[in-house]
Amino acid sequence: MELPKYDESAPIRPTEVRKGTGYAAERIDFDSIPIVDIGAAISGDPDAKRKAADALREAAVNVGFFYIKNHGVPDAVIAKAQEAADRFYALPVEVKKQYDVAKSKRHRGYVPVGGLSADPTTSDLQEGYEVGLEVPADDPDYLAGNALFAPNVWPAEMPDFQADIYAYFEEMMTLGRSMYRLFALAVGMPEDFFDDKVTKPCAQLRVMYYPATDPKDSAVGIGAHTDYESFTVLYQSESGLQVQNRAGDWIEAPPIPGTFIVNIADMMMRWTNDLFVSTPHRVINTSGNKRFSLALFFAADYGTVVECLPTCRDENNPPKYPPTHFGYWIENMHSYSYAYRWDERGKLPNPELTSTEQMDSAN
Ligand SMILES: O=C(O)CCC(=O)C(=O)O
Ligand SMILES: [Fe+2]
Repeated sequence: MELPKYDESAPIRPTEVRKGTGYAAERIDFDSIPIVDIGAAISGDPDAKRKAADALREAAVNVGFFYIKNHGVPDAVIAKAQEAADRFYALPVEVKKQYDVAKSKRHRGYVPVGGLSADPTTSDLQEGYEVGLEVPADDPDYLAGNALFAPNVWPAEMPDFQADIYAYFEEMMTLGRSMYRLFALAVGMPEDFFDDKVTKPCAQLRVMYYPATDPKDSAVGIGAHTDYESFTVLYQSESGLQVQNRAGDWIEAPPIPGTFIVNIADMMMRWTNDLFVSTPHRVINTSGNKRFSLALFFAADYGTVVECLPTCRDENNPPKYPPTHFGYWIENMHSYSYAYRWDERGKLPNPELTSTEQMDSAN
């Protein structure tokens, strides 16, 4: 398959990823990546919550990513979402392109091969479908032109796609709210610290398809990047995910039945002042099979100001980052990664800057 060329003149996206050389990744024992049991914690047992929060903290600090088990999302919901993805991606590309994000310029719908360059130096050999919180046609953020809030775009050819994918989205939102509570406990904040920051989150589900390729080709499914939100919960049908651990080594993170994999993203890194680091990762589909993944990027409300938590700073460890706005951060990163927004690179107004600073940074 011919891949589109990346526009070399465009500025590179702001998050640095330590790349190393080649696409080799170490295959380590399963138990080197922690598996955190969150079952009793999400059903409300306080001791279990503390234990899970401690395990989460240890994994996030020492490894940078972890699996979760007993997450409460029924296997049937996951299977139906994967089957829906399989049917959708089998449609002819002209049909899929009717739902292209580039048409609405809102972050909803189909992203063809070439529509995403997570690492600007590579083109990603994958297709995606973007789904968010369902909002009505008179939603004020939608009417105001906000790219992250719009009624979802659903393929008319496949009525089941909407039901099966949105059922997964809703299950994951429930899980995400529980995970936020564990993250709050893990960093010594009150358990409900994030509750009022996820009332209308700009969370995003990306349903992905990677075609089967010859494993020897090492085709880049998604280039090295970090995620922009708070944390990501990922289901993958096949191996291929490689994650960079805190030591800087690329590690294979294969699917383990009954689990999701969780990685820390940019906003959690800022909240925690690098106690948890946004985990670089990439996909090389070496499975020899077509590969599906469902990534739920847990965000917070659009206007949430993200600044160093009081439990993550002291006189010897001052805040490393200025405050930033959640929605701005995501949109700015999208403008570096998604072809349909490339013309906005570096031009989106940063709410943290005064109008004079905005003008200076645009010049
Ligand atoms: O497909 C995967 O396993 C990961 C995808 C990913 O990292 C992303 O979409 O941000
Ligand atoms: Fe990612």
